[in-house]
Amino acid sequence: MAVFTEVAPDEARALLQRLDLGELRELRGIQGGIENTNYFATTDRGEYVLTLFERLHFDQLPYYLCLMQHLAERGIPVPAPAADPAIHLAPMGHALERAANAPCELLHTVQGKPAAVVQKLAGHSELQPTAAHCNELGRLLARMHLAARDFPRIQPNLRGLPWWNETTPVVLPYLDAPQSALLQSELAYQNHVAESPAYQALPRGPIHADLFRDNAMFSVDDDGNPHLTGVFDFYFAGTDTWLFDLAVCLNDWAIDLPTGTPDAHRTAALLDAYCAVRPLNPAERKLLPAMLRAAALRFWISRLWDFHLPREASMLKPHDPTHFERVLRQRVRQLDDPIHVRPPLQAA
Ligand SMILES: Nc1ncnc2c1ncn2[C@@H]1O[C@H](COP(=O)(O)OP(=O)(O)O)[C@@H](O)[C@H]1O
Ligand SMILES: N[C@@H](CCOP(=O)(O)O)C(=O)O
Repeated sequence: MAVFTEVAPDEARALLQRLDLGELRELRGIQGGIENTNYFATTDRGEYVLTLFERLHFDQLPYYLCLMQHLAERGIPVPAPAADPAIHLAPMGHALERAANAPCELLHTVQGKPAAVVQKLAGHSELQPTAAHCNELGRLLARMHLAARDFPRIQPNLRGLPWWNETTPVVLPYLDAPQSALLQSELAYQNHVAESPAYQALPRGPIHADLFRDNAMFSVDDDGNPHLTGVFDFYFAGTDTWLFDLAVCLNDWAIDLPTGTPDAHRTAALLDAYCAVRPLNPAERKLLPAMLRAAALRFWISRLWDFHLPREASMLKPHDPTHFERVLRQRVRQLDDPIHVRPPLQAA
């Protein structure tokens, strides 16, 4: 379960009233998730998600919450965080005052921990996506990248290369010889790629960085077609390359989970949909195989870390690290035979 910190109904009620979200009717701990404490809160006005952040600090959170607000204001279907009307900030026009680590009316305190209340999205996660789901996701991902271009805050991807370099020595003692060799050689390769001028010139901006199939919701229209109702869980977001974000998605949405093998049909659907909104430039097309490796490495390391060094209070079943070891091995093999990246379609 993912309730690390119990929240009493009275405390949730007081917060929801302060945020002008109505009178609490029901508060229910959410079972899913591995990072934070999450509750569904139903009021007489609507349905919300109350999150208490268990790892992130107060000063890191304005980036995520303001990014969600920024995207929601631009019509991207993400849960809008609720603001505290008692906190008065400079008007939006005062960009400098809203930039960097300015105070955030979207960030609250519950049980001494940073907390947020966001809209509950309609729909359900699709854990066995088809090409039609990948098509929806690819289009939304590209729209999201473009919509975040003028987001003024900057915060690095906290699970980026420096974290991989820091965490690899911590997990290495738990690996056998072939795993250690793979992890170390891949890390060396990614450090090498990161130094290349081609990598440094890649377009970048705010990215979600963890947009797995369990972080998106779908409904089904009258003709049976899936419709993406929104994406959530922005708490690994950061400023990084758009290509890395695309690679994270391809490594989850377009992978056969039992074997870790890429699915050509879903890969093409996601890539074509992304490129129809934002075509990849030549450097991105060249570096996609390397970023697919980077994205597999990132989640192999984080899953190893969660698996071998679990948090004390956690009652969670950590994700299987060997899955991303398999994905990485497949992606390394593919570098000699890069996946076919279709020519960009006309921008929509
Ligand atoms: N805005 C939202 N709308 C609907 N459901 C949500 C929303 N946020 C979280 N959830 C539900 O809560 C679960 C756990 O959320 P998640 O953000 O993945 O937790 P964690 O950050 O702990 O990994 C999700 O799988 C989803 O079912
Ligand atoms: N998507 C990551 C885990 C991150 O957890 P989430 O529940 O916040 O998405 C993985 O699969 O390793």
